[in-house]
Amino acid sequence: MSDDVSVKICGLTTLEQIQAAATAGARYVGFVFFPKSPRHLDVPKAAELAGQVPLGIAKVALTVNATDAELDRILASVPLDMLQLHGKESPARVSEVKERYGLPVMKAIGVADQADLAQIDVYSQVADQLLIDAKPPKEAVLPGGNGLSFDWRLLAGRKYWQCPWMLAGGLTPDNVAEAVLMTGAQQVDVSSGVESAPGIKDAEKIRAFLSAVSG
Ligand SMILES: O=C(O)c1ccccc1NCC(=O)[C@H](O)[C@H](O)COP(=O)(O)O
Repeated sequence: MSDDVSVKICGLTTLEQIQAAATAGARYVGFVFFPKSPRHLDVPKAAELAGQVPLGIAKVALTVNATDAELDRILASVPLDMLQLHGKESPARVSEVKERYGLPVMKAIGVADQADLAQIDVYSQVADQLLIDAKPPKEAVLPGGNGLSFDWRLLAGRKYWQCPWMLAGGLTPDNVAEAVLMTGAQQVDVSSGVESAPGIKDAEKIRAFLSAVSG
């Protein structure tokens, strides 16, 4: 597989995990601001970790239906390169956040079936990037990071949208190569698939994931 595929490791919570992701070649690291998540960071901890991310790796803040006040608080302390909106933010809210903070915005789109693909077209007109993820089950506590994948055949032959996109949802060191082949994704995102327990990233799994991506 091509080593041009960029990798985002989401939900990092320690310096050791950041170092493992950086050494393995991740291009993005994600910090989760969602208190119900086992990967949640408070603002001071996120600021401390973000300050130690090596140059050249994009620092992404993941929020869920965050208000301006919440985003203001995060951005006042945490040096960030991108905002990932992982809730039910409307296209207008995506534009508003882009304008207010002057940072690129990645909008997460949950996919379960063909009907969900229409959202990709809509949001690709306003977001800087899209994260095409598995739609969470109705009873799920988390809107993402559930280790569930969707039918990648839905994306086959749809390699290009109006903005860059990442494939996410249930990716692991064992299936990421097939997922990339099937979808043509040039960027992938992983959380649960490189963990030894919910919220605990595993350096060896991170290395295996990056190695599977680069072939
Ligand atoms: O990871 C979380 O805990 C989380 C919490 C709330 C909203 C979104 C969350 N994660 C979103 C991500 O970007 C994940 O990396 C993505 O959904 C893939 O997760 P996984 O299937 O576990 O690899």
